Parts: sequence; C-alpha cells; structure tokens
Amino acid sequence: MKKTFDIHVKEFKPLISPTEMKQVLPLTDAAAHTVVSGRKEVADILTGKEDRLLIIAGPCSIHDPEAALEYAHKLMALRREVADKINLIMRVYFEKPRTTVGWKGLINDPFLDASYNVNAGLETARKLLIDINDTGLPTATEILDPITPQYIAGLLAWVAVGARTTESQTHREMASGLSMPVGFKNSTDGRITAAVNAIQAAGSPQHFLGIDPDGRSSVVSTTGNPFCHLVLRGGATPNYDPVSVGRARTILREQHLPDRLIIDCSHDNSGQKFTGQAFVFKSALDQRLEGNSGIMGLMLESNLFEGRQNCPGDGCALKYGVSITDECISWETTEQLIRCAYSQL
Ligand SMILES: O=C[C@H](O)[C@H](O)COP(=O)(O)O
Ligand SMILES: C=C(OP(=O)(O)O)C(=O)O
Repeated sequence: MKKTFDIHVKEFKPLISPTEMKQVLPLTDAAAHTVVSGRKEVADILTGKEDRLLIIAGPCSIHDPEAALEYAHKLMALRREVADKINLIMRVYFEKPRTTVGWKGLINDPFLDASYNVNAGLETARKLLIDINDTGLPTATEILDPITPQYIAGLLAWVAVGARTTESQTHREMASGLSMPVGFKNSTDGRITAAVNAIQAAGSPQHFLGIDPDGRSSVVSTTGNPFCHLVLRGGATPNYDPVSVGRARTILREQHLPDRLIIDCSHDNSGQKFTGQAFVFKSALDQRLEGNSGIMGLMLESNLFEGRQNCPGDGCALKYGVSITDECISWETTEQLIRCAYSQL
C-alpha cells in the first residue's frame, strides 16, 4: 500500500516531559515568590490598582545565558532603585517568530548550529529563568509554541503573543489558560482588530488540544485569562502617537475590554532601528506625564551592547552581549532612559 502520511516528515525525536524537567530543575522558593508577586504587580497595573509605570526591558532574544544573567543583575539593581515609581521586569525571549526563515531562538536551536537540540534548549531556558527569578527580577517572554508553557510558564510574570500569531486561534486558546497577564501585539500591518478579538477570545473558556504535565496529548479546558491586554508595536506606520493611542483605547472601551496598554518602543514603532527607540520611549513617557494613564507600560529591546550581529557570525566569533536578532539599545542607554523616566514621574 502506498504511504499516505508523514510524507514530508524526516524524523520524530522524543522530548523529556515537563514533569521530568521540573524534577531536574525544580522551582525554588525564592523564584516562586518573584513569579507570584511579579504577576500580581503587573495585574494591579493593568487594572489600575497601582499607578507605577511598567517597563519591560531586555534582549530581543537570548542566545548566551551568561550575558543574559549579567544583564539581569544590572537590571535587578536598577529595579530596586526605581521601585517606588517603576515596575521593571526583564524581557527573556527564547522563541523568535520569523517573517520567512532564520534562527528561531534558543529553545529551537540552543547551540546556534542547526542541531535543533530542543531538549537542551528547554533545559537552558528553564535554568536561566530560575536563576533570574532567584535574584528577585520578574521575567517576560513571547510564547510561540503552545507546547512550551508546560516547561517554562511557571517562571513567567508576563507573556506576549506576537504580531504574527495574534490572529491564530491556537495562540488565543493557549493564552486563555496561561497563569500570567498576556499582551497581544497589533498585527504587522498595524491593524489592531486581531489583537482586540484575541483579548476577547483569550478571556473566554476554551477547549483545545495540548499536553499535560506528563507530556501526554490531552484535551485542555481553560477558564479564560482575565488579564489580557493590547501592545502597540507599530505597523505600516508607527502607532505610539497620541492619536493612535487614543483611537486604540476607544476601540478597547467600546468592546468593554481593558483600555490600559503597553507601547513597544522597538519594532515598527522605531523603524526597526535601535536609534529610534529612545524617541518613542520619550514620546510615550511625555503622553503619560501629560495624564494619559492608559499607557501603563513601555517595552525596550535592550542588550549589554547596542546594535546587532549576524547569527552565527560570518565565520567570526560572536561578540559578547550583542543581539543576534533585532537591533537593541545598549545597557548604558537603557539605564539613562529609565533614570530619566524615574526623575520625571
Ligand atoms: O523581534 C524579532 C523580529 O522582529 C521577528 O522575530 C521577525 O524577524 P524577521 O523579520 O527577521 O524574521
Ligand atoms: C517578535 C517580536 O515582536 P513582534 O511580534 O511585535 O514583531 C518581539 O518582541 O520579539
């Protein structure tokens, strides 16, 4: 009989189960405390119970845990200093959505050599998240693969669904079961309709296919996530200006959804240039200072050093602390921007 399935599948490799991974890398008491208080702080900002500014700063993607931890220590020290006015949490992104093809992040290809050792990628990601949370610094990431949450979601205070997946039913279903606030990005063309629909879908109970903690295929039933919100990341044109922000908030209110949102200072708001992020940050901050409390948070793509480099280099060794995906601002600029915001808030 002719083979009718898996025609284009080359190989299946078993994954360690989430439960097994948690036995090897258990959640610590200190990390659990950071996660629970981090989530509550973000939820309180979203619901208006507290008025601190949320800032999510960190690399576009993690490829070197050592550099990520060095960044985390710097951010944690700053978090302590600005804590009375700013809730600072770290972008720790392990999964990259690609416009066409490219390196898809540390979980997918942790050794940056097309060996796709996903078991090692998940383990490295979980270990790094434990280490960062142990310092007291809450973490944020984009979840791209709906299998990933069972391995790392217990260590995250905030999650993004990206511009390329906000319209996906699978991602909305996944978000409906996540334990932390979830930000839906507007679509890459700039439209916010898919994100607004996503907030409604993810806020509702869902029944879908996923895995359980033992890694078994399961029907997952959720209660709906009450803490979903919008992230403006620009599109065909930027959307951090007062008119775009006002329009987005009106649409959210008309749909009886939370009208507090986050402005991503990078991506199509910065013209994908690291040099553009400071301008967006200052403009969004000015709006907030002028009374627009609907801008509850800002996101910065930031690394130890500015710019980006090709992955995995053009025959040269990678430079330490420099992004291998989108351009990032340097730590120095990040610190200046956050201190400047602190002095004005
Ligand atoms: O933030 C990261 C990138 O903008 C996103 O992953 C898309 O990248 P690409 O267009 O280079 O594939
Ligand atoms: C991929 C990202 O963003 P977006 O979905 O807005 O392109 C990101 O923040 O890394």
